[in-house]
Amino acid sequence: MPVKLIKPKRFGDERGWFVETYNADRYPGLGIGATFVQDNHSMSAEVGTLRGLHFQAPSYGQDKLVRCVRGRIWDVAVDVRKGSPTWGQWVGAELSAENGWQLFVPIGFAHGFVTLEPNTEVEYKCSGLYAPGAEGALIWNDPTVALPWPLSGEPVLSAKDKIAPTLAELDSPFDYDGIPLEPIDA
Ligand SMILES: Cc1cn([C@H]2C[C@H](O)[C@@H](COP(=O)(O)OP(=O)(O)O[C@H]3O[C@@H](C)C(=O)[C@@H](O)[C@H]3O)O2)c(=O)[nH]c1=O
Repeated sequence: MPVKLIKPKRFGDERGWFVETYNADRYPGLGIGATFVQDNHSMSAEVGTLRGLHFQAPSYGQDKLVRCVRGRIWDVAVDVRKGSPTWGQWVGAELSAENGWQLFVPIGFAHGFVTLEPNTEVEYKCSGLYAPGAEGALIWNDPTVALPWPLSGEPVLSAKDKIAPTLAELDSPFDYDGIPLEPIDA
């Protein structure tokens, strides 16, 4: 499945608004045919907290449907499929509680985000269960990928994210599946 940016329709009225954040009938029509089995929610206290770039290896791969429910993030999916013509290329978008946008990050991509506001909360659906033994990572500041992180200093990182391998060092567990990388709006 391709990377997708989804801009769900909000129905506003005098009380506020309503939005469907996932619909098993409609989302497959947007190219998101994943069956989600786990929902995650994280809060990052400081601006500039960077989580990523993460993936789980097959057969524990995870498609992720990501949204920001408080504050603002820059969210990114990096193509780490071996043999991909777009290996090391990426799709990024600003997701916020205000815009309600979602990024669909398919299996074969490393995922990460940086927070742009304090106390930012992110929720995402995953098509695979957490499998700590299958976790893999790519270093956030890989020189080949050269992500334009919107940071005004050093990021706040977990100990594990500080020592992730570079793209050149990464023994990617994913093979190219023929699906092009396109920053497509659903
Ligand atoms: C990811 C995960 C973590 N944990 C636990 C392990 C650890 O004690 C604590 C924090 O884990 P981490 O440091 O891995 O959390 P974090 O750095 O937020 O990891 C997440 O980053 C984003 C970018 C992703 O794409 C996710 O798939 C996941 O890798 O939560 C679970 O119990 N279940 C889970 O699914």
